[in-house]
Amino acid sequence: MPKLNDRQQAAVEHVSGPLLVLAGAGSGKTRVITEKIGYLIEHAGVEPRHIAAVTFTNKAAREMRERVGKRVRRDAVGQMTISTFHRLGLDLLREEHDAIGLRANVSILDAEDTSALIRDLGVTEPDRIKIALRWISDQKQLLLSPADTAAAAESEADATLARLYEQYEAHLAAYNAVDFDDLIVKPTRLLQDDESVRNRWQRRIRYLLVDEYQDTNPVQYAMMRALVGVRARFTVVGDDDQSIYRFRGARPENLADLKVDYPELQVIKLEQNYRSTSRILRSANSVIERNTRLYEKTLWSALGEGTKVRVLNVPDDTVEAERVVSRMQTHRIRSNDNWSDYAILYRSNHQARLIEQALRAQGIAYKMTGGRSFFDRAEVKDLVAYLRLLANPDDDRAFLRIINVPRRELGPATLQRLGNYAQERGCALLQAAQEASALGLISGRQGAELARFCNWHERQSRTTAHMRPDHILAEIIAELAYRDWLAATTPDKVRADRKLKLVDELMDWTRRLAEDERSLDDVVNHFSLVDMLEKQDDGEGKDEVQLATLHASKGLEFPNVFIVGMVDGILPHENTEDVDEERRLFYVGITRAQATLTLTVPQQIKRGGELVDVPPSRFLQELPEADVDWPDAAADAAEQQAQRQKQIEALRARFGARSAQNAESD
Ligand SMILES: Nc1ncnc2c1ncn2[C@@H]1O[C@H](COP(=O)(O)OP(=O)(O)OP(=O)(O)O)[C@@H](O)[C@H]1O
Ligand SMILES: [Mg+2]
Repeated sequence: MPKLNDRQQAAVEHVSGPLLVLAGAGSGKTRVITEKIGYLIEHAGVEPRHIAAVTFTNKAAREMRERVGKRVRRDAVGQMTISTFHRLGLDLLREEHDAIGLRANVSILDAEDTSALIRDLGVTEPDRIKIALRWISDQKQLLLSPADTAAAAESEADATLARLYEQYEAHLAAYNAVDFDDLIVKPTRLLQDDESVRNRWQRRIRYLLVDEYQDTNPVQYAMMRALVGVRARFTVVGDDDQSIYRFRGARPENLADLKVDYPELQVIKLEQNYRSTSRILRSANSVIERNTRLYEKTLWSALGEGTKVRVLNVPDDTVEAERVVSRMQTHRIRSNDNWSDYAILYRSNHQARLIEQALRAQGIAYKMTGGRSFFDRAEVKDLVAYLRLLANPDDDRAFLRIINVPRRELGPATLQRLGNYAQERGCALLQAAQEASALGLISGRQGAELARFCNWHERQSRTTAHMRPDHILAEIIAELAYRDWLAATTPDKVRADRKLKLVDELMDWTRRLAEDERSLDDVVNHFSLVDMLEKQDDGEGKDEVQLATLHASKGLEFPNVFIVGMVDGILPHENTEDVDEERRLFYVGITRAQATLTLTVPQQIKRGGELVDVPPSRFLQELPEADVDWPDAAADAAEQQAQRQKQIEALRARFGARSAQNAESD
């Protein structure tokens, strides 16, 4: 690793009071954090178990752990906390569950679970469910309880929402469950209200480091303040120009506010960029300069001019995907780069589909971050729900999810009776089922099925404590004959195979966690947390092209970057009221690139099955004229012609091969 520059070194060595490292992309902020962790242990006498580093995604946390692992002694990494805010909140919540009023084995409900809960509470229309959940989340972010909101209600509508919030909370408590907001909100409230808990945690976390500070929201900040206390030994690093989570309550102004709360705050600015060539950097600077900014920053690079930023015109988004893939193939052969040296970035998830298709057609391996979640897949959810119900028998959401998977013919009437019974007895659905089947309250085939389910749970629960989570999962899959069931209920062979592959992947993943000696509870929580910010994230270290949303690309770097869909309506997004935030998003995208950057501009895109004209992104004009290779109509036409020729040949080859095969079998 090359040496730190003087300012980075100063940031590393400043350990006595609060420190903000405020600097643009690629200036080594994250590196300062990893180096500083090493410094704290080796030179400042801070024990690893007293150090906590918070990053934005699980992926980033994992990378940081890896980097720190190379820097400090082996056992140290295991002792310190390197995690996301949510993970840190979960640790707090699990250790302090008594004080919070929860039992051990807390379940985490995801977006689908909480929507289902709101539906059960009588709000049926999807849009209204969304509004209600949004509203509840907002209240939580403001640290307001149901009682607070009821007291503050000014209209009948507010009062109704406040009542819904109250019922929602009551149900969560009954399930011994929390939602994602609670992972931060509950620990924060506890830290604020309970002095002894606060003291305990302040003694434990003696030095706190936060990466991507510009995207912390007010509750996360409140949690951080409570943790660092008056000693305020912390380092936060961030870049106001990369604040892209306003919709989650993050504000670039957070950085400025820090000085108000901590007047003794030291601020260190970094200006040298170690990531990108000068042309890429000038492009980034020239775009972000159009924003009204809190801090002017001018980044410079010593990595040379580099190649020009390439802007490509393409007729439509299908051709765009093919063109990006074929350019990548050609470039890779010429440059000898790996697939993992390429990233394709886009504004919205749905844009990934065409790119995936184009990559698959060429047999190129890729991984996706921030896409449709592995954990959103029904098969994965079902199996995880089985694990959840074993970890927490009160998890009614998990019970309802799996009671008819595979089909057990338990109809709505039976489930309703169970629900009523559970409510009367004040117990969880599983317990209600156990009692009802023991008492013979539900007769016939349904009764027998229910009894079988309860027996299974009882038997399995008895052994789970001594079993590895992956073995538990393997037993569940075998016991349910889940693979056969999937195959039997999915007539389409390709889809069935895909589902079976998901099951294998889940199995692999669970095995990897089990090898790290994670308990069942850990595994279940890990899955819930992984799901939240980044989505599918395995395949680490494989040679795969990275596909990611611009949001999910934050903090990462790649030699070659493509940003697709450079049209008005996509980037900036059509629903935005905040063009500055979209521009920051573009800035984040540009600054991921180390050596080459290609922007593609489709003239038409497919919307609802029809090709519609779209104007080029207004951000393109903000790029510096001299650093950009603008589209060349003649070259584009030639390239398109060549590509068409290639496709025809591929078809011919395949067709030819098939007819040869047919001839053989004849
Ligand atoms: N002093 C240095 N000398 C050489 N390379 C460095 C130095 N500091 C950081 N780097 C390298 O520069 C690249 C960018 O660093 P890093 O990811 O820490 O930047 P960052 O400021 O966190 O960027 P971002 O704002 O995108 O998160 C990394 O590859 C890192 O290893
Ligand atoms: Mg960083």
